[in-house]
Amino acid sequence: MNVNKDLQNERNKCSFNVRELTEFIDGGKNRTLERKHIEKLILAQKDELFGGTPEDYLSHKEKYERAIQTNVIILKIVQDFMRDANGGDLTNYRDVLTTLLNFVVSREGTPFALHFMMFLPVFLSQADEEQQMEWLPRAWNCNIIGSYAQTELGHGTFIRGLETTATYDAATKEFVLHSPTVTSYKWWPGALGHTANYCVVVAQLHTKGQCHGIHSFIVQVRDEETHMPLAGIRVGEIGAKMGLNMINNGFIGFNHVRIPRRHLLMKHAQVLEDGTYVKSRNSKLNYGAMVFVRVVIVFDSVNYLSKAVTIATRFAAVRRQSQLKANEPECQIIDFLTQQHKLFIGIATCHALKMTATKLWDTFNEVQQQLRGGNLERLPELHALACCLKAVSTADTAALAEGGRRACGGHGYMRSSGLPQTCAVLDAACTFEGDNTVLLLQTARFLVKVWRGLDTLKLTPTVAYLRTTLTEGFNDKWENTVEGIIKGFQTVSMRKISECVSCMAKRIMSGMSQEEAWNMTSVQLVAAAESHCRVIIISYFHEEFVKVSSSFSPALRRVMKLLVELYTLYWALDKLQDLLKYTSISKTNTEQLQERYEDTLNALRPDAVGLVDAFDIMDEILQSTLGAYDGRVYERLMEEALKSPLNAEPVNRSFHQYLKPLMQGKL
Ligand SMILES: CCCCCCCCCCCCCCCCCC(=O)SCCNC(=O)CCNC(=O)[C@H](O)C(C)(C)COP(=O)(O)OP(=O)(O)OC[C@H]1O[C@@H](n2cnc3c(N)ncnc32)[C@H](O)[C@@H]1OP(=O)(O)O
Ligand SMILES: Cc1cc2nc3c(=O)[nH]c(=O)nc-3n(C[C@H](O)[C@H](O)[C@H](O)COP(=O)(O)OP(=O)(O)OC[C@H]3O[C@@H](n4cnc5c(N)ncnc54)[C@H](O)[C@@H]3O)c2cc1C
Repeated sequence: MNVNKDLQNERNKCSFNVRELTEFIDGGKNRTLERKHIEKLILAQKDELFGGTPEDYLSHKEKYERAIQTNVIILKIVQDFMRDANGGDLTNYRDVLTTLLNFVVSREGTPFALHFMMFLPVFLSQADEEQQMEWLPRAWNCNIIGSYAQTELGHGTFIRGLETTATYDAATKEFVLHSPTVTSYKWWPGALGHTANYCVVVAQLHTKGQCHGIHSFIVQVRDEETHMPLAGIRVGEIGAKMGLNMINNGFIGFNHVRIPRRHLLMKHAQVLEDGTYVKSRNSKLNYGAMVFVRVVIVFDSVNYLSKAVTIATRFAAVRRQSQLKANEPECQIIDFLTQQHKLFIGIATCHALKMTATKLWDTFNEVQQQLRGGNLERLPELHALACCLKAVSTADTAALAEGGRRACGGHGYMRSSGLPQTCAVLDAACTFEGDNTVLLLQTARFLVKVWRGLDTLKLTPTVAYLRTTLTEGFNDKWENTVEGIIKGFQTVSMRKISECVSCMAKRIMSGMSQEEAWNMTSVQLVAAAESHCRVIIISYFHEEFVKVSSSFSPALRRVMKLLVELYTLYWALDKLQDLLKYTSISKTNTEQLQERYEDTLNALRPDAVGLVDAFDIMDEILQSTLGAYDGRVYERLMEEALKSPLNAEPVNRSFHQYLKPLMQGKL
């Protein structure tokens, strides 16, 4: 391979074994081999998958058709792996999902995303055994393709306000689905436009004249042979979006559509034949799939950020611009400290979030096991954790990917760089599966409850620090170590929660209702939830590093330790205002932190390309002129430009029709 000289030099001076890090990131040697095996199969179909007119020059309709064609190929390739791993519960299912998401070869998503990301998880978490046996095999094999229709034109966040109704008719043992208003039309469900033929619909359940709140129903949308919409159903696609144009988001409305009683997913709540409603042990169990998907999103946001930092870091090694010293050749832009500041935090964030997501995943599994035994004690903690980690991980990765895009100068604005599409996915993730502000407020709600019960409650592990930080002398003396900074963040979080509670109490004393006081305090509540989440991420990153690093070679241990330090220092400096307000940090401490941060950037500089190479994203998945492994940035930019349909002819017909008359004053 003809590799750019600067990029090759970077690889030559890398201080650690890149393959060792890749295997750690993948979760072991076998995982890496498995991934490579799938990649080989994908590459064997390279022409069909990646040939033809570039995605960007296709029409909306052609893009969709291409997405179906290529994703069917990918699905077939990954299917063997999926069959082995389909174990029948959510705990085994994450591997299937992350494998699939790793191989999304389109930069604008896949129309199968919702089938695997929501439709199947909802069945696993909400259908009873008999229903799972009936539906899951067909869904696994993609004999049916599903969507998840919760959001309506009028309501996304406030799901208790959904308007679609499902009214039980005991005479026929059926539910009647109806969309009473335009705002009750489902709007957004991925794959629903023209891909899915089945759909989980979330609707208000009515039986015996009473409404029992929202429940999930399986509904056939299109005929299995002709794919025509069924009677009473109005379905279509919602149109072009900022990005993710291939996930085929749709709308749907129901005109008194009848479905059998057993199409209500009955794991937690049931309607008996005579219409009697049997309540779930906890109504929030109906929201189980949302928790699962939020956990998956944390993992996937890391995937997308890994792509963005790989592109931006390789480009920064290839790109030469300006002089660091007079009379010297132009330097690689990666030598500018400001560039390192923009990029290296992205690399560190990938590792911090991946390790945190793995911990969150372990918590998810523990709680699922407890739920199966009827113990619901840790459900609120899991929900609070998943909410804040989804919110902070998507917000951080979106901001850092956008930072990486801008760090590529003008070339980062080219769609052929792959960066705008990556940023658009991460931007969407800040909204889907729960708007980030709303999710942080859910975490705040949990924290406030914990704070109010601090003296009596048995504290679950992720909030145990709230009590510790109150002990006398805790963090009285600031320490400029990673452990010291973590203690500082714990103090910040505890004080912010405490302030929120006092603030609300004061407002209630002055005559406000509980709800008004909550709303008036909500800016602070969001900030408190974010601070809590920073405690979780930084301490998990540090603890997990300490745990796993004994298995690393000394060279890898050194570079990973630098990443943990960089991550901690970056956030300490970013949140200096909080640390100065709530802890005993001094001006001298902050100056030392700044200096150490700059030294850490410098220490990581020689390994930056090795660190992104270790993500090991093959060029065909990365799809970037700026980020390809060989660093032939300029050649690739030119090659891609020449694929523009406008370049197929030297003179465009509009010249003769419009420009020439204008220029020659003949209009
Ligand atoms: C980054 C890359 C991403 C992937 C890319 C992949 C490749 C490309 C493909 C892209 C694919 C795109 C896929 C997109 C998928 C998106 C699908 C969706 O958006 S689907 C639509 C997603 N839509 C949304 O996410 C909607 C967001 N809205 C909501 O989740 C809810 O309405 C709510 C939580 C905000 C409020 O609910 P409400 O019923 O009004 O609740 P109240 O306020 O009255 O009470 C709160 C009480 O309930 C408790 N609790 C709540 N939830 C849970 C839970 N899950 N569990 C347990 N407990 C829970 C809570 O603790 C509290 O307890 P307490 O204090 O009372 O004891
Ligand atoms: C790409 C994409 C794919 C999607 N896929 C699906 C899908 O497959 N299936 C599906 O059902 N849905 C899907 N959605 C919908 C998504 O889940 C919703 O957009 C999301 O839950 C937010 O709801 P909303 O759009 O109604 O925003 P709103 O709830 O109207 O929010 C608008 C603003 O109001 C604020 N706000 C709302 N409530 C509160 C509150 N209580 N306190 C403070 N602020 C508040 C929010 O913070 C936000 O700033 C998708 C969305 C996108 C963008």
